[in-house]
Amino acid sequence: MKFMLSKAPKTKKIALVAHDHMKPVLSRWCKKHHDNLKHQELFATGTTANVIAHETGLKVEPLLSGPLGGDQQIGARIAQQQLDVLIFFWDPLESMPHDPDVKALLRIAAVWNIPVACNPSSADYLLTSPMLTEQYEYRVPDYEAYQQSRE
Ligand SMILES: O=C(CO)COP(=O)(O)O
Repeated sequence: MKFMLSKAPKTKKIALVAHDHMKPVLSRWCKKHHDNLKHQELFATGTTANVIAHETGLKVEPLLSGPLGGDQQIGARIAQQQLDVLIFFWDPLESMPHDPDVKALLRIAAVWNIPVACNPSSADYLLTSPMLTEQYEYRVPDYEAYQQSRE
């Protein structure tokens, strides 16, 4: 696989996702970082978006609910380089009927090399990084070279 450099803008597009038992945790985390998050563009799976918007007043664009395809929508946006950061508080103590979608989302975030935080501590580190508010250059798969190599 060949790679190339891509640039994440100064204002980041951040996806927020939480499984049901983790929604209160994500909501608390969003309140803690409200002043920072209000300057970013926020997206979330359906129920997570409703909870965050209602409990924090932050503007969040809702996608579909996770089990109905929301994780896949977020994955598609990551693959199209339309999202810069993934905050995904998945529940390590519950099994999910849409576990394949959860795995696929984490996999595609790794493929496209975007920062991922899966718990509040790592999300604290990520959101307070100076890189969050700077343009950030990072390595992504070179899709054109990949296509040419398959002709
Ligand atoms: O299930 C989810 C992520 O896998 C989250 O979906 P909701 O935000 O719709 O609950």
